[in-house]
Amino acid sequence: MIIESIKLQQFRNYEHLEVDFHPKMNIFIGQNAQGKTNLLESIYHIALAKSHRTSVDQELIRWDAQQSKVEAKMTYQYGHIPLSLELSAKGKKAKVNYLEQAKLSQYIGHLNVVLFAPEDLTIVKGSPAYRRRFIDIECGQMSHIYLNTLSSFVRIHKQKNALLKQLKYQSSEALKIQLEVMNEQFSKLAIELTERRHLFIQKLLEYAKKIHCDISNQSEQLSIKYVSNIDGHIETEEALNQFLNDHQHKEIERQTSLYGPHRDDITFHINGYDVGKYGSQGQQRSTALSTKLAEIELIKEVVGEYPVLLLDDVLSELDDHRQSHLLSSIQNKVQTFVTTTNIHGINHSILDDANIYTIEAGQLALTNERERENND
Ligand SMILES: Nc1ncnc2c1ncn2[C@@H]1O[C@H](COP(=O)(O)OP(=O)(O)OP(=O)(O)O)[C@@H](O)[C@H]1O
Repeated sequence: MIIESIKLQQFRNYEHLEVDFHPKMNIFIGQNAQGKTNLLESIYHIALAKSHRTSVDQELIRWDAQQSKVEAKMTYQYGHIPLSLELSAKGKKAKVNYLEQAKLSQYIGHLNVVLFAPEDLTIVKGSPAYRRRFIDIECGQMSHIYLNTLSSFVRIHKQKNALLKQLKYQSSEALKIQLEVMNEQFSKLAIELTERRHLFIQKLLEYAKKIHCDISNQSEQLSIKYVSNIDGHIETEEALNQFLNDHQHKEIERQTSLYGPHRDDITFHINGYDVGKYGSQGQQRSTALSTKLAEIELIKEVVGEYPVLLLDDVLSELDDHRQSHLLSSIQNKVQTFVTTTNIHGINHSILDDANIYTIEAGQLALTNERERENND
């Protein structure tokens, strides 16, 4: 899939912007705080109906405005489709081909993105919550069913926690029956999520293993595991339900749900040892890179088209070997958007067939390398 053009209205520091993109490589150069990440964020936002750096949607609306709108013209193997996403205090309005979508879960997935930012380099070492978010976003953009299951799970998890708090101070038979009913729904959704996440990691690993082996010149064997805190003897809905009911006193005591996919994690191993604990910084970076590249291939397998790739200030963080590996893997097949403060850290071969833009205070100008070098 390719984004032909994008139009922003009142999005972050962009009052109004219309820009056509190169089908392969788009590079945005600018000093700090000019709007480079904001532009990538607008692409991420129109794809996933959320931001990658804030959970407060209102922050995306330009300070003096009431609403924002992002529009994109998409080209797929089978044709062209316009997408649009409006944001206001009332919420989000998402349209595909000018038709408003009743549910965001129906909308998400029309534009698939893989974002690679410096914080992703620490996916191996970061918090489990960060890794769960990674799984949820990737599974969600490939499956509407996953998104629906996840949102039902989040709802029941919240309700269950509220009930556990209530039960701690006010133990009544009626509330206990309510908890048992809730545990039944919780177990069903928990097992479904866990199974889907397991499957995702298995498939991701198939690609990541091969990519990592290449990046490490055949010297490292990568393995990724989904670690579920309800694994082992609790593999069915009924068994989990029984387990939750047997352990309800602990959950009531702690006033929170102690068991379920909201506490799961992923671990990364190289040649048998834990990369998060024992890997060098280089191995952790290679693991992150292999994982991102694997995501691209997995989306292609599931959706039938390559996603677009957003590289936010990350190329200069990769050494020549890793940068070359990344660029040769995506060349000519994945439309890519790169932000950087300095083009000199970027592998020269990609500049030949690319649009290069400069960004200054929310204004974009298409330039080319020769002009830019003359201006340097
Ligand atoms: N809602 C908003 N309305 C208007 N301006 C905003 C809004 N949110 C952020 N900004 C402005 O956007 C700018 C930051 O842009 P952005 O994060 O894209 O920087 P950047 O060009 O990627 O810089 P860096 O290289 O430092 O990451 C800041 O000047 C900030 O004040």
